[in-house]
Amino acid sequence: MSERATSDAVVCLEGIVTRFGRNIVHEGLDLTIRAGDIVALVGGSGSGKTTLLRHLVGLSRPAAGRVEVFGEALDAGGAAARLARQRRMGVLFQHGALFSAFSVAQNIAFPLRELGVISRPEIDRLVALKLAMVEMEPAHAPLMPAELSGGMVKRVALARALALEPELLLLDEPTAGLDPDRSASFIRLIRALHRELGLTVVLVTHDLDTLAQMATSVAVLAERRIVSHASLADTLAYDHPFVARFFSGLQARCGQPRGAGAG
Ligand SMILES: Nc1ncnc2c1ncn2[C@@H]1O[C@H](COP(=O)(O)OP(=O)(O)OP(=O)(O)O)[C@@H](O)[C@H]1O
Repeated sequence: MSERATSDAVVCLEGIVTRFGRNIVHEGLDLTIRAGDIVALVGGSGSGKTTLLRHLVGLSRPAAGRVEVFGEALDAGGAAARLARQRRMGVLFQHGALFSAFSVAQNIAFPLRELGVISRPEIDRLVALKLAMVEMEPAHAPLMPAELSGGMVKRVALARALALEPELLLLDEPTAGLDPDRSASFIRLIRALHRELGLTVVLVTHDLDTLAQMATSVAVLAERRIVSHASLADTLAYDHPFVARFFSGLQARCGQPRGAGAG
């Protein structure tokens, strides 16, 4: 499925090519994400989902193609313009969640301190606000990451990703490693934040429950490109070997017939 940029596109990827040596990961990949969407990006292991998120935040660059966020090329303008764009995005990567030598409060304060313009009392106030936003107690603020449970680490990392009030939130396997209860409460939290803050979310997940409960659309990365970007119902009906494998559990639960093309 090929998509065209529209005025409300928060992300627009066109003709992305990514290579690591001889390994061609993306080849002519297109994807448009509109404001307020929660897009689940799914694909096989090593298909290039994390790399795509890294392209979006400017941590890596494709060999060819155009990466546009908020209607501008990612590398447009000078350093100040690039930084301003980056600050409109929050990212929660699967690994490397928190700085281990920093307390919870210091981790959340980090992006605020980096701005260099916010006073200490204001930073303290914002840290308390973000902690409450992710449903953690003020008493957690002085704890070190090693003292936290897996679910709490994710919450603090989310609070840090939300510190600068981003419009675009990128989540790489946010519920991986959480038990079902913690996973369900994390999903509720993201959905509430999405409702309250009007965020656009790109979510990489292998977890069908997370996907079914959160995503407004599903983008399927296979054969080095996005082969389908559609609602979950249309994705389930899309006749593709990866889709059949990945969604077999859901199809069985929903009794969904396959065969009609979605992309
Ligand atoms: N810095 C790098 N140097 C060399 N190869 C890389 C680098 N980063 C990623 N790759 C390769 O690019 C491919 C895509 O990796 P990526 O981590 O984006 O996949 P993924 O879809 O997120 O995988 P998973 O679902 O297993 O996390 C893999 O073959 C990986 O080995």
